[in-house]
Amino acid sequence: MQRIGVIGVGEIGRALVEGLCEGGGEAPEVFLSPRGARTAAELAGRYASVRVCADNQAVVDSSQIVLIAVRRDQRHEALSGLRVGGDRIVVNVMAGVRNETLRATLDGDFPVVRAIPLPTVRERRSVTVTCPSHPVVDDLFEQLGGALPVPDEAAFDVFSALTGTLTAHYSYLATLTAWAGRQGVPPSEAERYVRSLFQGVGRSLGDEARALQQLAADHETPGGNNERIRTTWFDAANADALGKALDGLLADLG
Ligand SMILES: NC(=O)C1=CN([C@@H]2O[C@H](COP(=O)(O)OP(=O)(O)OC[C@H]3O[C@@H](n4cnc5c(N)ncnc54)[C@H](OP(=O)(O)O)[C@@H]3O)[C@@H](O)[C@H]2O)C=CC1
Repeated sequence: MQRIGVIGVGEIGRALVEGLCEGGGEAPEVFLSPRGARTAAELAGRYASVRVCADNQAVVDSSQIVLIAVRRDQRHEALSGLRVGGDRIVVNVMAGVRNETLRATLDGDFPVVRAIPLPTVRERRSVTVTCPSHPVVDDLFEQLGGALPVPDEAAFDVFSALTGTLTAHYSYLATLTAWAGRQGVPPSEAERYVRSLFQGVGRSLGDEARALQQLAADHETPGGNNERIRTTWFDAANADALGKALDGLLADLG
């Protein structure tokens, strides 16, 4: 049975535990840090294989894989002075913290793997980028929807930048809904319709046999409405502005 520790039982820590414990197979043993006490107690109450440790050192001592899921600015308080044996694997899910930076905060010589789990690990539907590849860690994320190992942190940063585009997507949908509202459509109807349209997009994306450009072409009639909006609004200048925003983000991540 796997033994997995989680230091930082907040939003993403909880999603990871839920995904691991509800997979259908044998649930791993999970050791939680005491902070985030309410969530930790709730998870320990819900799953027989989850327990809350007395302190963060006890999490490390009990686990083969230790997931570090505190916020970046909480890491010194959470981690300074913790001793980590060479037979442990540390998984760094903190945004903006390089593996070497994390290693310097902890005491020991052990493998560190950086990862970007998304909240959909809860349903085992997140493809998680990892760096560097480690068979044990990649296998863990395979259980949660898939692992996508990348060779270095420069490549990792590119994927991190992509995760920064999610809320713009929701805002785009909200903007469409607001526009329909200004045309006199009741907001609830506009929102219902926009959600339905884009849930269809989500389902199409599951069809990995078709490339993204092909999906776009398949949804577009030559000279039709979709082509008109794509070429008049999402034109070269707009695509370039998006590329520049991502360039800026990537430069700041590096
Ligand atoms: N949310 C997301 O979708 C994703 C988040 N991440 C990364 O994961 C990390 C956590 O994010 P998120 O879950 O959103 O943040 P939260 O604030 O929800 O969770 C942080 C948790 O860390 C706990 N904590 C604080 N100090 C300590 C300590 N000294 N020892 C142990 N635990 C401590 C907090 O406990 P308390 O409540 O008691 O303060 C809280 O439960 C961040 O670094 C973020 O970049 C990565 C991928 C996705």
